[in-house]
Parts: sequence; C-alpha cells; structure tokens
Amino acid sequence: MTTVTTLGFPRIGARRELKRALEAFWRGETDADALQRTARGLRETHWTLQRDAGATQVPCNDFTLYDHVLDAAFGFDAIPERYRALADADPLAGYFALARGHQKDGVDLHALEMTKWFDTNYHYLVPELHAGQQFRLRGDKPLAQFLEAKALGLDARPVLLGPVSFLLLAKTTDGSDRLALLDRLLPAYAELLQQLKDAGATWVQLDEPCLVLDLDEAARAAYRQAYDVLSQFVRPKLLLATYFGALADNLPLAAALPADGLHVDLVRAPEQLEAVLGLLPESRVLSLGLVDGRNIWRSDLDKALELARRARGRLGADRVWLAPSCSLLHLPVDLDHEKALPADLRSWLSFAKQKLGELRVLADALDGKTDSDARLADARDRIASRKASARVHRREVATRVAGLVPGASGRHAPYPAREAAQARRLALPAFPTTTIGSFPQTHEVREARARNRSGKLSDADYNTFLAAETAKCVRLQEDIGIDVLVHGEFERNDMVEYFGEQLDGFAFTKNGWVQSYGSRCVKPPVIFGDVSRPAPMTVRWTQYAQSLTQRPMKGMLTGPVTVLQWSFVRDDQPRAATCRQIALALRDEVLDLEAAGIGIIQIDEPALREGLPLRRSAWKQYLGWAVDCFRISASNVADDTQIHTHMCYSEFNDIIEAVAAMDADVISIETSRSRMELLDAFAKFRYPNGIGPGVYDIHSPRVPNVGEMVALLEKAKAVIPASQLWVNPDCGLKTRGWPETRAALEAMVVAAKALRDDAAKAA
Ligand SMILES: Nc1nc2c(c(=O)[nH]1)N[C@@H](CNc1ccc(C(=O)N[C@@H](CCC(=O)N[C@@H](CCC(=O)N[C@@H](CCC(=O)O)C(=O)O)C(=O)O)C(=O)O)cc1)CN2
Ligand code: MET
Ligand SMILES: [Zn+2]
Repeated sequence: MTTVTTLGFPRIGARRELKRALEAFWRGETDADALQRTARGLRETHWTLQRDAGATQVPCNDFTLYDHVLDAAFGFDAIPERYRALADADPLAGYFALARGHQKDGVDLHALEMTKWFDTNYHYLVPELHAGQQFRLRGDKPLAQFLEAKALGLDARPVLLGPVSFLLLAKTTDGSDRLALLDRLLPAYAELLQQLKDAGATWVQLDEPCLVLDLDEAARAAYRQAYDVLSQFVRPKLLLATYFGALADNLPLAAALPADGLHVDLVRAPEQLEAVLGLLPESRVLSLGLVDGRNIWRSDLDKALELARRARGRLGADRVWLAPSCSLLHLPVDLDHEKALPADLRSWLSFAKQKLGELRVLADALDGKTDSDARLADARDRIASRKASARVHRREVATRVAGLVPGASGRHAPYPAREAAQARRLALPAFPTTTIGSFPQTHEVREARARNRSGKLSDADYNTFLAAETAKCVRLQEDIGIDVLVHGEFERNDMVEYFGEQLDGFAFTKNGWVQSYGSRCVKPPVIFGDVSRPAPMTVRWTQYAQSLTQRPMKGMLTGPVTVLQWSFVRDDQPRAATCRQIALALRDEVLDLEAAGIGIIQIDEPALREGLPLRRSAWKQYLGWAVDCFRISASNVADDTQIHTHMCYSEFNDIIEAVAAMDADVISIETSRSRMELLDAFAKFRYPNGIGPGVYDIHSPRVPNVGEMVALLEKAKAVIPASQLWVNPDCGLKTRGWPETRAALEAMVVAAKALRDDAAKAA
C-alpha cells in the first residue's frame, strides 16, 4: 500500500480556535491549562482529520503555540540572556516573551526579530545566537507530542527543523559565524533523536528548506558534517525534507547526505525528478511533493500520476511516498466550510484536507484500486471546466494588457522637476511627519464590520460609524500636528482582501484563514480570473477624509505586487501577467484619486522583497516585471502629484536598484529595529528621492521616547541628506491600541520639531 503523508498541517484550526485561545490567555482571561487543552484538542482533530482524509503516516511536533522556529530555539535552549530568568521561572511566559516581548513589574523585554519564512507570508522568529552559545534540550515538546499521538494509536513522524537550516535562519548578535556553532548544536539534536527512538518513533522528519537556496561552500560543508555526525548515533530513520524549489546544484549534496529518505518539491520543480532518481542512493525512500502546498487549486492528477509512476517504476512501491509539496501550513484547513462560493469555482479548489484527498486518489490509482479511474476522471473534468470557463477569461482585459509597452511606464518629468512642483503645491516643512496608513483596528471596528456582514448593522449605520471613526482619526492627527494625514483605513478588513473584494476576477472565502504570525491570520483572496476594476475603490473615503482638513490627505492603495503576493494566485498563466492586470486596475484608481483632488497617493509594496525568487539567478527577471507593474500603477499622474510607497520587511542591499527604478517620490521603510542600518543601502546608492525611515517599532505597545527618536533621526541624517528625510513610524498602526498610538505619535512630532529647530539654528 502506497504511503501518503504530509509534511505539516495548519495549526490555527479551521475556526481559528488557537488564535482565540491564545488571545484569551494573553488577556489573562484563561489559564495555561485551558490553552494547552485547546492545543491538545487541535492536534488530535488534525491527526484524525489527516488520517480520515487518507494519510497513512501523519507528522507530529508540527504543531506550535506560536512558531516552529521559535520552538527549535527554545527547545535547544538558545534563549538570549535577557529572557532566561523568566523562562526558568515560568517556561510558557518565557516562551511568549521571546515571541512578543514582555512588559510587567518593571521588566521590559523586546521580542525576537520577526522575518518572512522564505517566499511566504508566514513570519518566523529569528533565533539570536552568539559565539560560545551553549545548546541543550529544554522541555520535552517533540517527545511529548510524539507520545500524545502514540496514545491515540498513531505512529506519527516527529518534525524537527534541521540543524543547518536552523543555524542559517538564525542570526548572531556579535557578528560571529552561525555555522561555527554546528559542533555545539549537533549533540543536542543527537540526544533528541535518541529520545524519540527510545520512545518508539520509526521516522523523524528533518526540514532542510535551505537546501533549495544558493549555498556557499561553508554551508555545504556544514550539511555534510551535520548529517555525517547524526547518522552515527542510534536514531529513527531520517526523512530529509526540502521544499519551495528545486535542489538544482545542491542535489548531489542532498542526495549524498546519509538520511533514509528525501522529500522533494515536484510542484515548483517537476523537472528535477529525473535527476533525483538518477542520484538517489539504493534503498532510500523518495517522498514526492506532488500537490501544491502553497496554493488552493486542484491538481492535474494525470500529470502527478505520471511522475509518481515514473518514480515507482524506478524505485519500487515501497520506496515511493506521496505528499504535498511542502507543509500545509500555508493553506486554509477545509473547503467543506465554504458554502457560499460559486459551485464551479468551488469545484476547482482544494484546501489542506482536500489536498490529502487528491493524494489518496493518486495512491489508489498506483495501488490499482477499482474506483480510482472514476476519481481521476472527475479530477480531469474539474480542470477542463476551469480551462474553458467564461468566468476566468475576459477578452477586454487581455486586450488592455496586450496594449502595454514594457518599460514605457515612466513619470512625465524626472524626480528633481517633480520635487520642485510638489514643494510648490504642498508647502511642507522640513522633516515632514506622516503615518503609514492604518490606525488601530479595535475590537469595536471589527465587530461593527462583522455585524454589518451578518446583517445586524445596516449599511447606513455602518457607514455612519466608519465616518465617525475616520473623523476622530483626522482630528487626532491634526491635534498632534502631523503634516500629511491619512484616513485610518477603518473600512478595510485587510489591505489586500479589501481591494480584492472590489475587483473582478477575485473570490473570497468565509473561513480561509492562514496564519501570518502567532495568533494573527490573513484570509488571502483567490484570484481565479482576469482582473479588472468595475468602479472606484477608495475615492469615497479618501475624499471624505480630505473634506475634514486643510492639510494634505494621503490616498492609500495596496500595490500590484503585494496584492499578487498575498493572494492565492491563478496557476494557469504567469504571475507577471496577473500582476499587470492588477497594475492596470490600480492605475485607474490612482488617476481617479488624483482627479478627486488628492495630491499625495501612497502605493504600498511591503511584499516586493518577499516575492523575490529564492535563487539569485531568477531575480533580474522578477524585479523587471515587478518594478514595471508598480510603475504602470503610479506613473500616469501629474508632476505635482506625490507618489509614496511603503515597504516593511526588506533587506534593501539586494534590491536597491529596483527600488530606485520604482521612482516613487517618497518611500517609507521599516528601520527602527535595525537602528537605521537598513538605510545604508540607500546611502551607498545615493538614493535621490524622499525617504521616511521608520523611527519606532509598531509591533509592540511600548511607547518610544523623544530622545531615542531624535537619536535615530540624527543617525539617518548622517547618511541621507536632511532635505530628503521624512518622519514616520515603521509601518501601519492597525495592531496597536489608541493610548499608545497617541502617545507615540505625539513624541514623534516633538522629535521632528526638534530636528527642524536644530536646522533653523544652524542656518
Ligand atoms: N494580507 C496581509 N498580509 C500581511 C499583512 C497584512 O496586513 N495583510 N501585514 C503583515 C503581517 N501582519 C499582520 C498584521 C495583522 C494581521 C491581523 O490583524 N489579522 C487579523 C484579521 C484581519 C481581518 O481580516 N479582519 C477581518 C475579520 C476580523 C474578525 O476576525 N472578525 C471577528 C469578529 C470581530 C471581533 O470580534 O473582533 C470574527 O469574524 O469572528 C475584519 O476586520 O473584518 C487577525 O488575525 O485577527 C494580520 C497580519 C505581512 N503580511
Ligand atoms: C504591511 S504594510 C501596511 C501598510 C498599510 N497602509 C497600513 O498602514 O497598515
Ligand atoms: Zn508595513
């Protein structure tokens, strides 16, 4: 019987049970027992669900209360000194302090840094290591979760982040070499593997996604050393899991590592199968990643079956496993909860549970089960119906995109001329202050929206409520003395979903939640067809907000690359083609805002960097179309209309040329946590346009003081000419509460004024 398995399952729960349990615990409404009970219940539900949907082997320890990379750091005791007392006294409190920071009883701990997990919208916590770091096992989470599954009658496969990926994803605070810590780390892994073996584990999965990246010789040597060492101990069988791309030049390395099985991603890289089959040593299991763990479309099972048959023909039935391409973490749990989707569209989709159903069909076909032909035919019909659907293909959209001339999308005048025109129109002070767009999305705001959706609050009353919130927000900004105002984004559920809801070609789920970080989730829209904009999307609220103030009101849009990146994207045409359609829709919106008298328009592109291909060789092509799409959206405006963009989560060194080519008049970036280090790329490049380096971190309720913001601005001034500098927070304020928001912005305005006064004195 063919083995069907997954590399991991979503943890948040089909109804976001984990989110609710975590947030209730953090608010102090429930105790640790209640939280652990919910967590245990979810694990059992997810194991049962996977087994019932057709898995013959399930993973364990893929569950986490916050983040799997944090679990690895915590479990190997890689806990920075500042958290240690708390973690020793109260492990759960210590764990959450690493994740979210901790302010209580005079203790003030910053959280670990958070960053994007490869090219996904999931964020992991970056382990902080240092030379001489000690590792040892702390707690027993992997073992306990294995035993929990065992008690339910399951021979589950514990999932661990592999030692080399763990180190490569970590950072050292002293600039020392992460990989130099491998010698110290391996004994802890060996001990854990031994424990799992003693407890009866047959297999352990070691995730080494870094094997699909460009690796230098040091990283390769670390891989050889790590697996040579681990293979010498008593241990369960090891499944080395790679995903998110082709092994490519790392294939000889990966295939030669002494493990008992190798998982490869055949969705992103089906072409690697031949080479893998050629290099895989005798007796090793090959786990085929055949259905897409990153997207919600049903698979072409005929193609997948062809790959599986080829592998089986070469290796034999026992050595071939079927699996999704990667962990199912990036998918919603269950399509069965979506009753409102159009029937045809629904028949094209597959969430985590349905992905297992697809693998089941493949396994049954391989095993010669009698009804598998009918199920394959059903899958074929769904694909054919999607291909032929009038819902998907719209001639007028295709024609409009075809009319675009690549690269021809530039502003009318170069930046210096625009800068002069904008200065005349806007008459802003030096170091102008602004915010990134959203203001607190309080429970009250979300509840009003939920009540409006369910019909309990009329559209008229909901709009009245939103108008009042917007007006309050505008007044607050005026009171504080901010120069360029925003309307606050109260009408938006999410910066991507809100736009998708107003565009043709997008569909929405009711429960399609995917974890973004910790308890925070997003509900990515589904781009199923050609995209167009039937009507203006943001003009009404922006114009209303502008009518409340004499100060400039910044229009706020989500950029084409970010809409693309944070949606489930159609897989029947290149991403670039879909992105161009979105870009054209946004261009219409930009021009409508301009026509409505809005003089400053921000087009957010926080996901531009995240969309960068994992391999350097593919960067140029991606950046070419991504930048072009931004320019398509932004470039048709008059010289005195000021275009802003915003990017958080970016390491700019690699992409500074592309950022400059976007040619936004002003860019705001996240810099406070790196203490302005992220500005270096702009300084080195002599980036000519306006820059707003974030002066405080919005991820924590901590209120920054004036002095620290002045110090950051002084640092910025040392590398960027003062005339280019803007003053703003790192990102939007939607996750914050009102009291800290007001206090922080007041201090920020005082800091900007201090810099202006200084400049005046010097002159
Ligand atoms: N798509 C996307 N990706 C992104 C970001 C982003 O903003 N959007 N930002 C970065 C990640 N940061 C994030 C920051 C916050 C949240 C976030 O707050 N998510 C909310 C959900 C946002 C949302 O869609 N809200 C809806 C639905 C809210 C909801 O849950 N309503 C309740 C009822 C209301 C209540 O009682 O509060 C319910 O349905 O039960 C709305 O406001 O309408 C959450 O997890 O709670 C997510 C990501 C990077 N990736
Ligand atoms: C993740 S970037 C967020 C930008 C958006 N305008 C906001 O302020 O929330
Ligand atoms: Zn941001």
